Amino acid sequence: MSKYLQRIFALSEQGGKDLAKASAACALTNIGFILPMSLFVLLLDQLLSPVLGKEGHQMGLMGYVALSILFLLLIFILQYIQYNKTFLASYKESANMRIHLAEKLRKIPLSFFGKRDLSDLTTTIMGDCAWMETAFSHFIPELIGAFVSTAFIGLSLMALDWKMGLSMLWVVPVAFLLSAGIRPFIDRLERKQRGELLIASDGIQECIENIQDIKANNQREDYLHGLCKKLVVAESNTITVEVINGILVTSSQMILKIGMATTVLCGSYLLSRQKIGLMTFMIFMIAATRIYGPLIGCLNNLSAVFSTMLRVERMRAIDEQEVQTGAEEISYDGFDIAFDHVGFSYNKGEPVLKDVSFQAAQGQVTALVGPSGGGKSTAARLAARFWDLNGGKITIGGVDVSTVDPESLLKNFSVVFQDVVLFNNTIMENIRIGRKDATDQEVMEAAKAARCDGFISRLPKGYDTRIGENGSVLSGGERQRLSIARALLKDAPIILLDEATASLDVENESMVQGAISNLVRNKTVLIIAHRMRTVAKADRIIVLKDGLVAEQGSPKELYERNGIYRHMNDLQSQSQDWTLS
Ligand SMILES: Nc1ncnc2c1ncn2[C@@H]1O[C@H](COP(=O)(O)OP(=O)(O)OP(=O)(O)O)[C@@H](O)[C@H]1O
Repeated sequence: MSKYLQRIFALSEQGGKDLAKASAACALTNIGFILPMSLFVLLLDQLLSPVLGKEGHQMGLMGYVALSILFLLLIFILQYIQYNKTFLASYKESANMRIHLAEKLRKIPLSFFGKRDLSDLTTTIMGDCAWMETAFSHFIPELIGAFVSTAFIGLSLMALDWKMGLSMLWVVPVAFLLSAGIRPFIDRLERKQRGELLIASDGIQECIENIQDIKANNQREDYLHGLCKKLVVAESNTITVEVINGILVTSSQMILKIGMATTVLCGSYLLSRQKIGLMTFMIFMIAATRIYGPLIGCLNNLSAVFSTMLRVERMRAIDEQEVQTGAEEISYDGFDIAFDHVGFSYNKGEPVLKDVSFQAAQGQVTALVGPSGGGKSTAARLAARFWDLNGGKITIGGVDVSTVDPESLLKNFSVVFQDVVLFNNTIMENIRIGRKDATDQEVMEAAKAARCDGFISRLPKGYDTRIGENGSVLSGGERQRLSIARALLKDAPIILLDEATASLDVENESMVQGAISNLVRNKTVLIIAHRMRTVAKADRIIVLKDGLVAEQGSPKELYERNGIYRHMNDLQSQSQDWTLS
């Protein structure tokens, strides 16, 4: 049973066992609730025996009191076990699930994130895991518990009188079959609803992120109109799902209630024909008032358990993704990077790099240049195994990067991208991300080398100033210099600079160029820059165009060759003279 639960609800081994125990505890608690009823039947039997002219048992008041206390105690213990087995275990399991998914996401290639909607992923990790918590603590054990206890009580009643049992329980399979039969239709609706909700939440996020551009382009009315439409579609889908679910559950509940009527009818008939005794009739009447309540709850839970299956499917889709694995302890023979006939595409059939071969030697600056969309950033990121290749190989110090664990590989890289990512934390901690065990003094030295100390000293709390979401209180240049400070602190043997000085003004750029000169000394440096003067002093230039190496050599060689590099240089020299006329 625990293995089955583990498999269908994608639980851990312990989670499967805990859920089985929780379900058993629920079943026992439900059966426990029958005990007061049996006491009532005993009392009834005692009171009615003189009327019915039969010898009944004779239990004194103290006997009833003692039994009541015993039953109460028993119910309390059962409930305590159920609570322990459901709530505590479910919190542990959902925490483990979140950690497991987060661990998985760490190891999944970045290509996965390109294909998946980020709101969808967040909803899966936060929303679906939270739902699983409730499913694990309520819906699933309560449903299984109710099934088991109803089956137990039903069989006992059948044993007492099968005709009466049948008249009472025939409605149960009908109601549940109706719920299960219509489910595929509701599943389809729920999937659609989820899609529409994601579109709406993406729209809201996009609106908040781009509010400045929307206002600047006078698009407020149009944009809000579009967003409103998405919200209306999402709302109407949600209402449809709720209404259909409501109709289904209510009809099933009504069917269950018919069972009450058939029990009374059948019981009265059999009693009038003296086929059953008054006590049996009474027992079934009492049972009929008790048995349908938990079953109605069960139907609600059944619907929730079906929704749980959709969520499990989504979590499984993450869990089943192939992860990037590799050796963690590697000894590199230096840190030369070699691209050997590398082919790569983000989307099948649309190659971004076709057949790229070049070397970036340790101690040298290798610049990737070329027209926009030529594959420069892609090539630089492939060296750090952000994605796996479709063909060829990339080696670092002779080691094929596809054989190295990505996290272990990244320890050798200091990366400065144009899109700097900063956290809503202090300046000190944002720089310390480069090397977690760095002292405050080391962080400050790195900041100084990256020319950050000037603007940091002007902030109200200096290094202890919180910089807002993604460094919202800083300018583009300041953010960029912070990320260079991070890279300096990390002091890794390979440096990737992707448009690292793009958002700096001329004064800042020359300051940061000085910092970068410190950073790159004796390292393997891959630099991507659009400004030709940034790469003029590079040791080697690789010109990437349409996913191929169009030219490579020293800046001087390429300039003399009079090809793409020369052309780009000349164009930029001309554009420097460009003014608003
Ligand atoms: N995550 C991604 N998913 C799908 N396609 C992508 C992705 N990133 C880049 N591309 C596509 O790959 C191609 C190469 O992009 P890349 O950013 O590597 O070029 P680039 O030479 O660095 O361009 P730029 O100089 O404009 O930054 C482009 O056509 C781009 O649209």
